[in-house]
Amino acid sequence: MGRMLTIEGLRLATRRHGAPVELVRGLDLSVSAGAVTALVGASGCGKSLTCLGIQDCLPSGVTRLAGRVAVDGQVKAGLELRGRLVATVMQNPRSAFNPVLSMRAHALETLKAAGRQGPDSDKRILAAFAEAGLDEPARILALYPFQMSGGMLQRVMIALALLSEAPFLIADEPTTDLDLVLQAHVLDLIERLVARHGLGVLLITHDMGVVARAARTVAVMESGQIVERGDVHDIFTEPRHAATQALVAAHLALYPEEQVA
Ligand SMILES: Nc1ncnc2c1ncn2[C@@H]1O[C@H](COP(=O)(O)OP(=O)(O)OP(=O)(O)O)[C@@H](O)[C@H]1O
Repeated sequence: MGRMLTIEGLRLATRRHGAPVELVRGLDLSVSAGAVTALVGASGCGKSLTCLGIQDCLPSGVTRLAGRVAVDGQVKAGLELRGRLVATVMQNPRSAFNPVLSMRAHALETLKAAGRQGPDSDKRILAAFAEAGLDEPARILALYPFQMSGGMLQRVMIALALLSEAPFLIADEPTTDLDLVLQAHVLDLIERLVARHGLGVLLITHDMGVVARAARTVAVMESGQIVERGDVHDIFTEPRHAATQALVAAHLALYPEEQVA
């Protein structure tokens, strides 16, 4: 059986006006190797917090009340997961880079954090950058974040994920800030990496077009809970929960030609 990332009973909360408010309310989810699992839902339903909660790097003011994250059945702490078992690609790549570090320095840090630094580091960095579709990787390694476009930075994030050799990738709205052509490139790239390296991807999005294009299974979230899950085809053809029906209807209203038979 392939590798599996499992999240069980994740509960995240904050305090408002002195009273506790649960933002993620007992979420169970699994991500299989070699496939893309989409976590979808309207803005504010808790997708990003779930992604941060899995890795135990929550923003201040939000705490984890309960929940376990396991890889292949073994419970893991955030520190063991981050960068070693789970790599991340985020919506706004610019905010993920240190403005005073070159791409090479970022890549070396990634290797160090993953415990994979060695005499062949530079060779591996060049290979990962090339695989992420960055032309002239040797030139790009010398660049700083401000010298690069959002699309290039997104590819570097994916290259860094590859370098870490983490078996799982959490991609939080990886295409939202990109134009349509770059969106397609990034989704193509993720699909290739899933096929070639057997990555297990948790793709967080509110865009059902991205879901239809990239995901095998889908979990639909509303108000901090998963309200429906299923195969991507079933989600589009027979959505059962009102939240799923609303997401599918909104998508088909925009793209009626994508009506699934
Ligand atoms: N640091 C924080 N402190 C308190 N509440 C927060 C914090 N971050 C997020 N929230 C609240 O948690 C809820 C879920 O937020 P989250 O960012 O996970 O939503 P989302 O589904 O990812 O939305 P979007 O698609 O807009 O990114 C929202 O009600 C949000 O206001």
